[in-house]
Amino acid sequence: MSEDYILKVEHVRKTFGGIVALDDVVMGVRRGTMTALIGPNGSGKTTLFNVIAGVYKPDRGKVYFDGHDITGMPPEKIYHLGLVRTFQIPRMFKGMTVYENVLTAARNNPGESYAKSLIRSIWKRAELGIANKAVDTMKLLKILHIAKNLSSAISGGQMKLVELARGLMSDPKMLLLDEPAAGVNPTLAHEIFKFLRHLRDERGMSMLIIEHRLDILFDYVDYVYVMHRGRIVAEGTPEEVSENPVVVEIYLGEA
Ligand SMILES: Nc1ncnc2c1ncn2[C@@H]1O[C@H](COP(=O)(O)OP(=O)(O)OP(=O)(O)O)[C@@H](O)[C@H]1O
Repeated sequence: MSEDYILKVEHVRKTFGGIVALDDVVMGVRRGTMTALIGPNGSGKTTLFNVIAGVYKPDRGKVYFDGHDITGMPPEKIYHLGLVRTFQIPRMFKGMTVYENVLTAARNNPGESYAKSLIRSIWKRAELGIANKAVDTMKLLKILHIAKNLSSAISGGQMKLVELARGLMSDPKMLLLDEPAAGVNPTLAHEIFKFLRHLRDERGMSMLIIEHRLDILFDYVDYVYVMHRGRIVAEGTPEEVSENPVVVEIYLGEA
């Protein structure tokens, strides 16, 4: 594997009964880039995220992250290697404040029980100075003013920012972002993408981003993979992909 790539997916196949969700998928993410994964509904994007994050074992093929073969590795191990995923619908403890939610994310084990994470996170981690880090992260994402609000009482856009803050608390090397701009207004969507660009430029963070809002996405990403019916059918810069007749055909077919 080339050192240039932090993530490599090689000839991955994943089926569910008779459905071929991923068919010989080959793709990669170069270090320090924002790379997009687009495609119509049902094309296989979420399944590919699940294979990369260790939720599904592929029937065939390999996944490499930062020099490790992570094929079939449990999600918490992949997380600890520095590959962190955020979800389209943010996952957080509804009965806790924004601050507590960000605090509990630090080096959190995705397989950890609710009670265990509460005890370990709120008491021990606050002592270890992680509280400062949570505050800095909330400042960076401009959500410090809602730190004391219950996470159930904030807007959908704010939830997206809290989800991102939680993702950053473990100092990941790479983020898998599932529709970071879904359901938020265009101004905030641009702010979220500007923030992601800042992470790339200032921290060298690598990202793979699923996003349906191509008008916004294409202003920010370096490279794009297009999926259709479980296969990568096109790739290139946003300009190349938008002019690719195969891609135009796929999206027109969806219209
Ligand atoms: N757990 C599952 N069991 C059976 N079929 C599944 C499962 N997960 C995904 N599929 C099927 O695999 C195919 C790819 O689905 P996937 O959710 O990966 O697409 P997607 O590109 O993420 O779609 P969307 O943009 O709507 O989220 C679809 O035909 C879907 O019905």
